[in-house]
Amino acid sequence: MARCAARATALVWRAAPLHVLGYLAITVVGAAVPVAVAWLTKAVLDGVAHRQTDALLAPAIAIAVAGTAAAAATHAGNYLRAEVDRRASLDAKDELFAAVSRFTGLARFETPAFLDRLRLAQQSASNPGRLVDTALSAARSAVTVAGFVASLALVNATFTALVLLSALPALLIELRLSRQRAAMMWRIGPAERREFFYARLMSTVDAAKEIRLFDLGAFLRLRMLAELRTANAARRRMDRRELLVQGGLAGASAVVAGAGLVWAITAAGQGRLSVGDVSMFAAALAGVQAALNGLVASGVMAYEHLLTFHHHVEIVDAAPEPPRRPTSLPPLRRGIEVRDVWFRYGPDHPWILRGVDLFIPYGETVALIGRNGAGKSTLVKLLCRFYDPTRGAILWDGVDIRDVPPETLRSRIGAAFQDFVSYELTATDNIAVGDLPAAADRTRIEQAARDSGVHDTLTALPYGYRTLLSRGFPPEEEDEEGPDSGVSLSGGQWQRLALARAFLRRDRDLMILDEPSSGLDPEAEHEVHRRLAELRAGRTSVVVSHRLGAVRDAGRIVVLADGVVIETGTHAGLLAAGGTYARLFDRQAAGYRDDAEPATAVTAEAAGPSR
Ligand SMILES: Nc1ncnc2c1ncn2[C@@H]1O[C@H](COP(=O)(O)OP(=O)(O)OP(=O)(O)O)[C@@H](O)[C@H]1O
Repeated sequence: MARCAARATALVWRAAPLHVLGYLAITVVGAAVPVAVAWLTKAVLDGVAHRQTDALLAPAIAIAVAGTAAAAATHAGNYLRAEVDRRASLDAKDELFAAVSRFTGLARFETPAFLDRLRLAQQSASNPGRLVDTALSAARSAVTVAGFVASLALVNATFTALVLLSALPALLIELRLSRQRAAMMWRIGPAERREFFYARLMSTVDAAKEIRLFDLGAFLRLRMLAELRTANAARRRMDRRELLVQGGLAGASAVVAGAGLVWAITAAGQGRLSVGDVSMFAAALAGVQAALNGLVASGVMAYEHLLTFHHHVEIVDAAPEPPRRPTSLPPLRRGIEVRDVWFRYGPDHPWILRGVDLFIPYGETVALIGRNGAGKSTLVKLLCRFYDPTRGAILWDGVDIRDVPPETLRSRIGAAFQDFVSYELTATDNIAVGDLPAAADRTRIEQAARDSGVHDTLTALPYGYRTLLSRGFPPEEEDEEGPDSGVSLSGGQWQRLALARAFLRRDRDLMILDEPSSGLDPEAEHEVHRRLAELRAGRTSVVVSHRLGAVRDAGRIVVLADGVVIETGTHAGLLAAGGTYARLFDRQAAGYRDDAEPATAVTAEAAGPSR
């Protein structure tokens, strides 16, 4: 907690030092005003009681000034608090998402506990200024308590001690409640994320077709509400517990206050206290109790914020530091060796690769083929170091890629993935993200678009390359005549755009294309592969494809099945061998022939063992 408090304070201080100082000054003024007003009121009342009319004007004016200052301070304080919150939130989000981007692999994003933590950290990053706010509220209450305690003690010391002592159990009980609340928030994390998932499904265009066609609206809504009810039930239990405990505490402090007032009025009746003393006592008693309650509430809230902020700190600290001097990886010269690689996604997951041995020679195109789930994309992910092999190694010219910083390795790779991202950005940005420095070089972007065959499509868009590729946002161009949202591309056009991203990196040592042409029409597919062969001639590429005609010219074709390489060779060699590749190829070729009968009969067994 101390570490989190220090980190939060440092973050807020860095974000807005002047605003924090201003807020602090206003807080101190705001805290002193009620005490000053109580003393001034006592002076006025005593003056009235003793008919000293000359002495009334000054305290009366002082009360008015103090009231005005307090009112102005409240508004200035609100503004400063909001500004501190905005600035600190900006820095906190920057720190959090910079850390999230530094995680090199994908495994964390597939770990529910990490996703729960990330959600809470995001919540905390939205209002880190609240920590300072609650800490300052606590300080303000402390100043008020100190002022009133001194005043109260002058009238009755025993009673003052009693009031103070009664606040201690309240503090301890409230702290315990906040720990329970934080634990409850952690427990309902998965339910809240699922609720968000259903809500998002129902409100984004991606799922809108299926939801309407399959009439899933009610199904998803009920599931979302069920998750919300689960989370609400946990919150309700917590609220009820707090209601009982806080109700009890409020009752106890009301009894103490009532007893104090009875004593003060009796003492005044017996002439032991003046009218001013009674007023002072009543104000001090109410002030001490209110300020003590405020102190406890702010302390507890700060504690609660710290419990949430601790998720932010955990994530930021777990992210690896960016390398000071990135190690260089020599350009590929001999090739990449996948040596006896075993891989599973987790200790309780099945083996996906069970001893893959494979050599990707420098300057050659290697095609990976195999049935769905054979592990082709998994192998590609290992080549990019999104995961590390569970056993075995991948060697880049003999260097284990685990010994190279992932960003260095990845800077040598170009890739288009099967599940590429359709960014809701302009066409230019959608291509430029493939090699961000290229964003400034329009010629390179256009060349990449020409290479992937999407240039004509993009120039025909309402704003050409500057057109926003999303129907969900207004266009970035200000044109009253133009469309009121961005535009949408077809599946194949998006795929060409993803390929253009990869083509931007056409000079890299290794190009990985996972199903690069699955959505392309036959002519486009032929053209893309021809262009690829031209651009990557003499360079190393790995292509994954189910369209065997598209990879028949690869220098080496590798068939994966059941987690191992079962065949390797050229198209002609593998056809002559009459194995799995020959059967799969025949099956596909038969689909294009009139007789529709494969030259070699394919059985389920021949197509590869089922997983
Ligand atoms: N992130 C993941 N976590 C756990 N299991 C995974 C993950 N990704 C893939 N798998 C599993 O690994 C196996 C291999 O998947 P992979 O995507 O590598 O197959 P593939 O050969 O590329 O298949 P396809 O031809 O269908 O694209 C599948 O059984 C899949 O369920």
